[in-house]
Amino acid sequence: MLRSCARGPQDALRCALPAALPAVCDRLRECAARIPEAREVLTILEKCTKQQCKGDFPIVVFEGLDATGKTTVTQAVKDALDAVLLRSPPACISQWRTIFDDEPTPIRRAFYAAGNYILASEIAKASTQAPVIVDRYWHSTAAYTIATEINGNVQNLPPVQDGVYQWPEDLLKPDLVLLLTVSPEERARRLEHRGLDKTKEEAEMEANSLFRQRIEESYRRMMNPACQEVDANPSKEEVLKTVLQLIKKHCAL
Ligand SMILES: Nc1ncnc2c1ncn2[C@@H]1O[C@H](COP(=O)(O)OP(=O)(O)OP(=O)(O)O)[C@@H](O)[C@H]1O
Ligand SMILES: Nc1ccn([C@@H]2O[C@H](COP(=O)(O)O)[C@@H](O)[C@H]2O)c(=O)n1
Repeated sequence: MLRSCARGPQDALRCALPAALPAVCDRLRECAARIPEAREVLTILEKCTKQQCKGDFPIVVFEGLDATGKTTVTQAVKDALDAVLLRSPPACISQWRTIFDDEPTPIRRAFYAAGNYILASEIAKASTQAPVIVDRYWHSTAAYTIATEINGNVQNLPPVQDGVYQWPEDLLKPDLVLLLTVSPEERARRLEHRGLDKTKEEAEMEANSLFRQRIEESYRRMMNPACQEVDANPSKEEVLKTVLQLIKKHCAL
């Protein structure tokens, strides 16, 4: 049985976003009797969260709304730097994603948060061998949770510097987080061109530009590490050039 912890929207948000590994595990334990896959996720978490020390190679995360070009640019950066490319949620739990996507927000977000901790151990290991490129990590979990739990325009978001924008203290930190942004018109063109089924959130974004604005603004407020914004409207080649320059500037390579 999921314990209720929400009174107002800010409480609901804090309840929906587990801020550290013990809170993620508690949330999964609470629903494990009803959702056997939660127990599977816990088992994987227990095995992999012991060693989270990173290696000497840089860790670069790419964030952004759907169709901003993360898949395209992360693949190109991987090839250019001979890096390891990882994404969240990690492959070992992604087969259960549709189950958790249909659950209430606190359980759904516990799944994605757990994915970030599992991914952290993969990142730590990989960063001893090569640069690591990551397609979505904690900032996505936080930004989408905040934007879902808070309604209306961006003024309703928790204030800048609020604790919800903080990186969890027990989660491996990347060296650089790049936030890809494109204009709503360009993103609509790319979504149409790609022609895949829309996620529930994507359908909501199409209907509600405020939701999209809340996600982007939440990304912009994330701290420690903050996101560095990249204008991803130009061609694939130009975006790759900008991104490689930023990585060279901020990371030892
Ligand atoms: N710089 C660019 N200029 C024009 N088209 C682009 C550019 N980057 C990516 N695209 C195209 O836009 C579409 C979406 O790109 P991509 O799949 O890389 O985005 P994404 O951020 O990974 O999306 P998602 O989060 O939904 O997986 C693809 O068809 C891709 O070829
Ligand atoms: N670390 C993450 C990763 C993803 N999410 C949720 O998944 C949706 C996007 O996934 P894509 O496969 O389309 O990139 C996103 O809308 C988030 O709800 C997450 O919460 N945390």
